Amino acid sequence: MNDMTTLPVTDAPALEMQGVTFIHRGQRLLGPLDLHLTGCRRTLVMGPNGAGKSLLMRLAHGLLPPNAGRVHWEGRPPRQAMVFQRPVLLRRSALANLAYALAVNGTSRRDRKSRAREALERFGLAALEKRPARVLSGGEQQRLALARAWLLDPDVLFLDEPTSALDPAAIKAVEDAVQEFHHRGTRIVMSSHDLHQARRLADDVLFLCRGRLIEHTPAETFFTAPATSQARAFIRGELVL
Ligand SMILES: Nc1ncnc2c1ncn2[C@@H]1O[C@H](COP(=O)(O)OP(=O)(O)OP(=O)(O)O)[C@@H](O)[C@H]1O
Repeated sequence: MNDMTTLPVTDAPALEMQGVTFIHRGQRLLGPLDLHLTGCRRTLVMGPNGAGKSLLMRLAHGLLPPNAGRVHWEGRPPRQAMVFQRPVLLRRSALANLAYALAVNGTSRRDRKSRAREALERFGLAALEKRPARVLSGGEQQRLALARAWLLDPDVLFLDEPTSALDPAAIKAVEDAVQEFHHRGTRIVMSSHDLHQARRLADDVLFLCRGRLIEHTPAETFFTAPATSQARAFIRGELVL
């Protein structure tokens, strides 16, 4: 677990969710949910399958509109990026994927390739710059997605189960990248099923069950003294319905 006193100083905008509810075909899948995230923390979103972790992050990131309630960023609008379990990459080379993201972001044509190459280097992908992104291995694709997010210098990075399909070495590469983002001052909001990973990374934990946010506590409290029977069962590795 991480020392809360060593968090980087940041002016990243705080996220406020009030009464956020997502309904599909008459069924309430998430909420109503209130949440306030401040500071440059690593927040791990945990809970059983179907609890609403992805929905929560997609709503917070603005990919889905809520049916009720509001998602509000205090202060200036944040720069945001999101990394998914299966990276969404263009049918182009690794380098071209990054250059395209920079073009969309308004980077001048002159600077795109050099900046893209720096990011490939940082994420250990320099030798693969010409390779079509879609034939890269799962771990390489995830690093490419992280390199693309890195170029956007986000205030907030959402990661939706980014390591669930990866082997231990690739998981470590993703976790190292998460720490680098954090040290640069990016707020992390990441879902994971992996309790060991959460213990390694989390400053605080959001625990969801059946579309409800039932705990939001510092990681230490979550792992040593969870408040709910569902979280206690989840930590013990029991089936939580
Ligand atoms: N865009 C959508 N439209 C309709 N239903 C959705 C949508 N996204 C998710 N759901 C449903 O909402 C519920 C919560 O899904 P979600 O993907 O958020 O769960 P999760 O906690 O991330 O689960 P897992 O750990 O299995 O990935 C599920 O029943 C899912 O089928």
